[in-house]
Amino acid sequence: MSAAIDVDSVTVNYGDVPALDGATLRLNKGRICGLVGMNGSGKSTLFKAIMGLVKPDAGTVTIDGGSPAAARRSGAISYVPQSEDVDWHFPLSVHEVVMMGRYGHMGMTRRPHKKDKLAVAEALDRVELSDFAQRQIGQLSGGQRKRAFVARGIAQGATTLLLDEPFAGVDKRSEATICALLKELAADGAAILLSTHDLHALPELADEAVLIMRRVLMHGDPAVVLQPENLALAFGLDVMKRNEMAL
Ligand SMILES: Nc1ncnc2c1ncn2[C@@H]1O[C@H](COP(=O)(O)OP(=O)(O)OP(=O)(O)O)[C@@H](O)[C@H]1O
Repeated sequence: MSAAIDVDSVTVNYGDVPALDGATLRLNKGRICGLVGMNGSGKSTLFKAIMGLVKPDAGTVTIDGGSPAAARRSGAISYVPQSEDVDWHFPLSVHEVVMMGRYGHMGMTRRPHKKDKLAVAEALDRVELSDFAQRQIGQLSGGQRKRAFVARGIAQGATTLLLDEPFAGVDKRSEATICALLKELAADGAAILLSTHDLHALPELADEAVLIMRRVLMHGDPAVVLQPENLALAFGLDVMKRNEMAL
């Protein structure tokens, strides 16, 4: 069976800045995997390579055995970007953002049919944003914005979900809502890859954890991967000591 995500020896350079250097990662359906690494370690670049938004200088990415572009076209993959990467002033309502997940199902006219409206309503309900459907997307709180993008992926019917720091600037209640939802989606067979700096939340949420520093240093059980001596590999000694005290 093809892995949901198969990243094989991927190298990405931005000019002369190396962002990924031979990164390799496989993730199967039904699994939640947490991506952990310091600022600039290549996490966002890995997401963009998996989405096919940056082209690797070397190596390959396959989604369900096909290309990222094919997965985007079929709606099989969805991406919740870092908040900084979104123009929150864009004049779109929450409903319209979630409806964007249905575009692949609508054909050229992009006219929503009953089933598209139903899918959007159901997705908004699942992320508890039904009451905010008509609000401009920028007028949501940080946690609500993340949930709106998760709803877009749900409406789309995505089976691979990428989330870049879904818990950044999010309160505990929104975090709990998002975690519960991700677990439900994984139980339904979705493969979920998320990056986070919240190492405390990860063992409870994720089935697997990955340490990244331009390449994958370690991949496995979060209880093992997040051991202080392993974090030291990815973050350096000082951070390891801080985490040792906090964990
Ligand atoms: N568009 C770009 N042009 C040039 N360099 C870039 C670009 N995007 C990222 N980089 C560089 O590539 C490296 C990896 O960046 P990336 O954003 O993937 O890291 P990250 O792990 O997501 O970081 P953070 O935790 O801060 O979000 C960094 O050195 C970064 O400065």
